[in-house]
Amino acid sequence: MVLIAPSVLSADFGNLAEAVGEVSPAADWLHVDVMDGHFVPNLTIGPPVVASLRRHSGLFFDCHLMMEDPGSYLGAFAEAGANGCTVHVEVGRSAELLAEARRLGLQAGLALNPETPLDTVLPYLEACDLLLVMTVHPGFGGQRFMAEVLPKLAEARKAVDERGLAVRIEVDGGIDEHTAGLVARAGADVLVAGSAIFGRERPWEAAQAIRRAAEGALATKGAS
Ligand SMILES: O=C(CO)[C@@H](O)[C@H](O)COP(=O)(O)O
Ligand SMILES: [Fe+2]
Repeated sequence: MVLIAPSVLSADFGNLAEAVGEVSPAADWLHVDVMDGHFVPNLTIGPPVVASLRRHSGLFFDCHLMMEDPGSYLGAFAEAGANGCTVHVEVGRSAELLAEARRLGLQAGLALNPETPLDTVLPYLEACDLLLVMTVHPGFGGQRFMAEVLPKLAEARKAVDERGLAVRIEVDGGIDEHTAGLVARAGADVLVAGSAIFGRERPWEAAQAIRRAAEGALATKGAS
């Protein structure tokens, strides 16, 4: 089953609760992009906004921490109502950070950038609930999907299945109704989309179109 996770990065920050409410019937998770201005050259939101949104939404909050020092904030995100927190393998201390996330009752995610080899995350697969394979360079919404990441995504799926793990594989960046089928076929089961949902006139329908494209591609894969 494919999960759709609209990314609030492309939503109207001045009208966040309403934007989230509008897309909710078509969303499985809500993806919350946290950027610290150091790990990526952009600044977004932190625990206070997550806490505010929590009062308006019962969705699973999937927080993507693009931060150099996520360890100092995991507790604050848990307290604010996050359900899952994903840290980047590039910042190091992955074992410690994943264990701390789980200790706080969070689903623990590990992300890797497009140029980061899969080998860097393989030692931590058992310690993860989610592996986030970035399909753009992190920092901004609305970028072009990097198809060159597809072989790494397929390798990640193989590694998870070979070890018999229940780790979800999430993709993030440039996902729309055209690329959804490609990533679903390569093994992704959580699809994040920002601009292709909140940038559209009817976000709810856009999310459904992405879901249909992914499920359609999987059905054809099964038949072939
Ligand atoms: O983490 C990020 C960007 O760093 C994402 O979650 C973006 O929000 C995806 O935006 P689109 O590529 O779907 O517009
Ligand atoms: Fe993200």
